[in-house]
Amino acid sequence: MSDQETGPDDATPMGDNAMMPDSAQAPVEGPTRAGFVALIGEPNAGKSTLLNKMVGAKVSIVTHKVQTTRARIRGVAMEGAAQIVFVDTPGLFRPRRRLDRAMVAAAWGGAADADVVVLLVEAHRGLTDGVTAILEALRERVGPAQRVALAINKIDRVKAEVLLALSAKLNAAFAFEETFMISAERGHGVGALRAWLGGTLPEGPWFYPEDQIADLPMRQIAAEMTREKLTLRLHEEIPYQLTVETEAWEDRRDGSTRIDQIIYVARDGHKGIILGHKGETIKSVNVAARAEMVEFLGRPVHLFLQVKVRPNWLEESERYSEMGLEFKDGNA
Ligand SMILES: Nc1nc2c(ncn2[C@@H]2O[C@H](COP(=O)(O)OP(=O)(O)OP(=O)(O)O)[C@@H](O)[C@H]2O)c(=O)[nH]1
Repeated sequence: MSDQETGPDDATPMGDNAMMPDSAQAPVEGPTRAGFVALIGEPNAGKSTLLNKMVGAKVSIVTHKVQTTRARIRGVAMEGAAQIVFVDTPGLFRPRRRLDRAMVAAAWGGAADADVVVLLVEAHRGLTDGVTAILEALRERVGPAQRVALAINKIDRVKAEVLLALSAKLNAAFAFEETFMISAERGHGVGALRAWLGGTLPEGPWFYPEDQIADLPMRQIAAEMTREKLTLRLHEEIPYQLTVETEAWEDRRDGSTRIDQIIYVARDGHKGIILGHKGETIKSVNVAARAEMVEFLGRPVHLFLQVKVRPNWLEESERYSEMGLEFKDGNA
């Protein structure tokens, strides 16, 4: 293997789950639906983990930039013909010895305007004081048009009997419309919750054009960032003869993201140019592209770049579909 690699020092091997979920799209059928969903729960309940599972690779550009009048958007998921917009509930229900009602009122924020509120409860912790306080606030604040569902998370940590008893207890304390048993981390039950959310949102036009949401998988955006940095540093003809692909993506538990990309070049000579003297060119591309990814994703990024020579990459259909282009035989 003569491929060169650059990256940070902590080049740990990738786990089995390093690949991102498939970015294939479900066909759109029936009336369009759209709405806001607030995930609430005590700290550590698994809100971020669940959000990442449901939104997957398709973090929209708009989610990064737009502040809505309602609440900050954390992510957008497409479920068939439904557009699910997840809103932030900053600082909601931090545990306090004595619940400060005014504080909760001020923090209710996104949840107040959400079409659906999903309460996450940790299976092994059950009906804690914190959850009791949240239920009390829900009783007082949920509007007549709002739907409230329960998601018992971390089911991998408890036995089935415990789950059933907890579900009964929570449903006795609040009239949840639906109850889901999930493991946000492992993905169990997440599809069912997402499908229910999609089906329960009000009918209406999407808030964001489809091409801003579904057609911009993060892998592609990240590849485009690296390609842009290469273009800025290379002689004019080379950028047209290279392509960048994101080969692997791993959102790590420590909150960082590892991104592996391959730069395909058509000629051996170009490889040396991209690497530069002692690898300086590719290192500076790495630094610049990574900085942009960090800003975009809002989390630390470990970027690994490899250069590979593929004389025929321009003719390879696979490369075209990776770029989101259609490849027509004899038309390359
Ligand atoms: N065993 C298990 N752990 C999980 C599951 N879902 C989330 N976790 C873990 O629970 C911890 C908290 O998850 P987060 O998604 O950060 O929780 P959060 O509700 O966003 O937390 P805050 O940001 O503090 O409000 C992390 O260590 C997760 O890995 C699950 O289904 N099973």
